[in-house]
Amino acid sequence: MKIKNICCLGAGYVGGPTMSVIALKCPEIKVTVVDLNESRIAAWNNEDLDNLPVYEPGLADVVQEARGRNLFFSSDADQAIEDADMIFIAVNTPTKNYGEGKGMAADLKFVELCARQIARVAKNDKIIVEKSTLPVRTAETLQTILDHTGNGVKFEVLSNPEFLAEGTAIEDLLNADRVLIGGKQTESGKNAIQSLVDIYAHWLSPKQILTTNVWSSELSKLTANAFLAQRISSINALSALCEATEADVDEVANAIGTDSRIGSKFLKASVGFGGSCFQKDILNLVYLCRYFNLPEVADYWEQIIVLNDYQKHRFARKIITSLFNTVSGKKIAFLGWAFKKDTNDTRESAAIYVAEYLIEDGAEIHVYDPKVSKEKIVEDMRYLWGLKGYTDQKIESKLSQIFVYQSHEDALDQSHAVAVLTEWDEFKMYDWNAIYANMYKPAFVFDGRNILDTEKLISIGFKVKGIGKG
Ligand SMILES: NC(=O)C1=CN([C@@H]2O[C@H](COP(=O)(O)OP(=O)(O)OC[C@H]3O[C@@H](n4cnc5c(N)ncnc54)[C@H](O)[C@@H]3O)[C@@H](O)[C@H]2O)C=CC1
Ligand SMILES: O=C(O)[C@H]1O[C@H](OP(=O)(O)OP(=O)(O)OC[C@H]2O[C@@H](n3ccc(=O)[nH]c3=O)[C@H](O)[C@@H]2O)[C@H](O)[C@@H](O)[C@@H]1O
Repeated sequence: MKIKNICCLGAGYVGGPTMSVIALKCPEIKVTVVDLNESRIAAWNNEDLDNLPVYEPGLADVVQEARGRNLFFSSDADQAIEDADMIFIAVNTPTKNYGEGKGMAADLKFVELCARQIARVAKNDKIIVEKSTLPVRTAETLQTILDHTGNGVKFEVLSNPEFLAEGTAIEDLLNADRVLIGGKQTESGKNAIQSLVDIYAHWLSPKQILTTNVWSSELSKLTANAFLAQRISSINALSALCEATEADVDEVANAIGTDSRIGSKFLKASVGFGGSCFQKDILNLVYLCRYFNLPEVADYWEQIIVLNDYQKHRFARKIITSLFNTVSGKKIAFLGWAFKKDTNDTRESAAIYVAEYLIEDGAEIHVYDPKVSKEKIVEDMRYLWGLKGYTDQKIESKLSQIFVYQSHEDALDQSHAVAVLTEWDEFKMYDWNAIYANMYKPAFVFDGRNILDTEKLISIGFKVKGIGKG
């Protein structure tokens, strides 16, 4: 089937950028992105391209070219579903925070709602594309709901997981290492796969487009994220050993990364990985392994999360012990709150957990992040403490220990220590002499990303502690 009209349910970090790029590259296809969240849709329609709901380098240019031409953001989901030949589901699939599988399984209620809405509205045959990250065999659930709730319409379900990373989404979409399309190995399944292949073939070469059966595609997404996160936890585990032995983790990473079998990417030791997906996808994988009665396999993958939690707490503990065993009443300046540079996304950011640990010990946290607002930081902490069951009063009292600034100078002024939580490039350019002059002495820098020039900082007078630096 030649696709003329696409609808995408979910205008978030994935739905927005992926559909913008499809619209850019396929001008003959009408692409409509819808969302339950009307203010998000309004923001995507914002005249001011600096205020799109997602910050990604290059995104504004893509939206500017395609929006209004063949790319539309709308709150009228029923109409967009009815008009579409192909519907992408790109809604959130967070870790379940209630009931069966709480804290481990993926919460598929948003995906299920999409399936029910599509089944209710559809009047002609449609291809449904899983773009959200889902547990293996979700396509079966979707097919069952669509076939039993719909009115005789035929649905073909494909899996097309997304591999973009935030901060480089547009580059990743335009020059994808690969796209993966899984479908049924029946004639209609193969036709549906071909329809989606034809879309990506507008800008990717045939060898960048992999096709598999549905289950391999679904499982490959969880596996890719598990392997990526595993590399970070592996190097972070060794960073602790480096600190005990005077080895330098960056030198070790470089030494092993030159082995072409190991490869050099994703070996940057850090305060711990964050982001909306690594943790939730690994927990989901662990849950699935337990569900299929594979406890040893589950335990193996779970260690990635155990180690990541250890790394975040280890960093916070190092701050406390270095500051003479207490940070009570001390001002700790945080450079960065986003989970990585070049994004305004803070989901599961290490900064949240480090802040919490230090606040427990009585610290004042003074934050500057170039792209994250005060409201977002407060919301992150409220959410965390809410999950812990803290009363509103207790949450308000803890929030009084957090301060957020529009400039790094204000955040750093009169602080006892600086902690680098995100690897924003601008942090390297600061006037560290001036910063030193305005801090309490001894002035500490805890570089959770190993991005600053340690020798220079030491020569200024700072006491510097990096990750995995003996
Ligand atoms: N953020 C990322 O970099 C990546 C995310 N993914 C996966 O993509 C999926 C989406 O992730 P994000 O875009 O980050 O989430 P998000 O939370 O930014 O966006 C999801 C959007 O879906 C909307 N939504 C929920 N239910 C809906 C419904 N029934 N109809 C219409 N809209 C609905 C929400 O209002 C929200 O705006 C997740 O499964 C995630 O694991 C995959 C690769 C990369
Ligand atoms: O499924 C997803 O959501 C996406 O998850 C990750 O992308 P993302 O989380 O956006 O960003 P990454 O670049 O992978 O970084 C994740 C975290 O690991 C940290 N990290 C990354 C690399 C590294 O060497 N060291 C390290 O600590 C980052 O700072 C960040 O906190 C994957 O890289 C994407 O392929 C995937 O599509």
